[in-house]
Amino acid sequence: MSKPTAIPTIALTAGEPAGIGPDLCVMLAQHTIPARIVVIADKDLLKTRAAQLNLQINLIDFDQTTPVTPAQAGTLYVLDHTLTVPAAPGILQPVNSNYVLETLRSAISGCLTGTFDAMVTAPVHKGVINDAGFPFTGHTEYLAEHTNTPQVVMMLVGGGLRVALATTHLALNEVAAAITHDSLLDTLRILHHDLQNRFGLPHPRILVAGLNPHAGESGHLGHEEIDIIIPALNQLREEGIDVRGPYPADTLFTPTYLKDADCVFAMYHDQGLPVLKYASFGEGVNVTLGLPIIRTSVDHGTALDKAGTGQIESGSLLAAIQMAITMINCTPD
Ligand SMILES: NC(=O)c1ccc[n+]([C@@H]2O[C@H](COP(=O)([O-])OP(=O)(O)OC[C@H]3O[C@@H](n4cnc5c(N)ncnc54)[C@H](O)[C@@H]3O)[C@@H](O)[C@H]2O)c1
Ligand SMILES: N[C@H](C(=O)O)[C@H](O)COP(=O)(O)O
Repeated sequence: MSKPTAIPTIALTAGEPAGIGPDLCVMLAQHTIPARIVVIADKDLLKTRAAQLNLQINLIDFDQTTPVTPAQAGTLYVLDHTLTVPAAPGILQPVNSNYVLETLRSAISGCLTGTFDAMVTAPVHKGVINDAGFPFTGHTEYLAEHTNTPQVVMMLVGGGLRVALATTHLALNEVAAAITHDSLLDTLRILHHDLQNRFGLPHPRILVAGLNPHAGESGHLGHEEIDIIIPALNQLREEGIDVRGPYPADTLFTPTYLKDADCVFAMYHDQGLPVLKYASFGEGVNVTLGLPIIRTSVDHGTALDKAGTGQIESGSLLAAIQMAITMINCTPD
């Protein structure tokens, strides 16, 4: 179901200040977007990065009491948060990690209170946040924690594919133990619900990958399919959810299977995402499902080697913003 909408207001967090997030934000200002984009970042950082990239930019302090109008090309609304120390492209500084997390909390809070209709995130650097002493595995888990959401699902969209994951940022040696009957019920119910309610698919068809090579080869190459995945899928089918499989992951991403599906559900990060990124890196979108708010993100990281150079692509950010707008319009009131 889609609804006619006023101009949405979308928070855009600029991410790691030494990475390409600030560059992407000022590059975005060169486009006219059918939404009011509010960049949450250090205003001086944006000015400095725009100057480094030789881009003209007019930064307007965000005031939620003013009428909603999209920013004109060349302008950006900004919700200013101050860096701890000035940032230089490519140089990670752990002392700025609290600033990065503050920008996320500001966006989350604005979404929860209705100031923002959605949030879009530019990339953060997980390592430096941990180096600063903040346990952090990703936006996905941080958003779950800070919205009190017990279970979320990471889904990436690109190259004609949707790939959702049973587990998120988890060390490989912890994956098998994390895939339980209940976790599969929870994640697949969220996926089904959000494909219906955030993407407007009335009858989502979900292809499920096995965990083991050749989906366990009838128990000769692992037992998780027989013991856990098949019983969970049977229960979900009884609930009316169209889950198919488990299929061997190596042949699942072929036209034979994909032509009749809306989404692939992979068991872990590097089972599903390399395929999608091969098909669409730099144009894809990362979405967090199951949250009480709408959140999309780029499909790439901080690209420290390219910050401040002007040698970057902004297609994934544009796609993430477009997808957030589509999701706002698809979500029932
Ligand atoms: N949404 C996010 O916050 C997000 C997503 C992925 C990775 N990360 C984090 O980013 C950090 C760096 O990760 P990585 O090195 O594995 O991946 P990366 O995406 O930063 O870089 C991989 C390669 O792609 C290039 N690249 C990335 N984005 C580009 C763009 N927009 N235009 C042109 N070239 C681009 C980089 O220069 C590099 O050569 C890690 O801490 C990782 O966890 C964050
Ligand atoms: N897993 C994501 C990817 O490969 O693109 C990335 O690490 C970002 O994840 P978060 O959105 O949780 O930060």
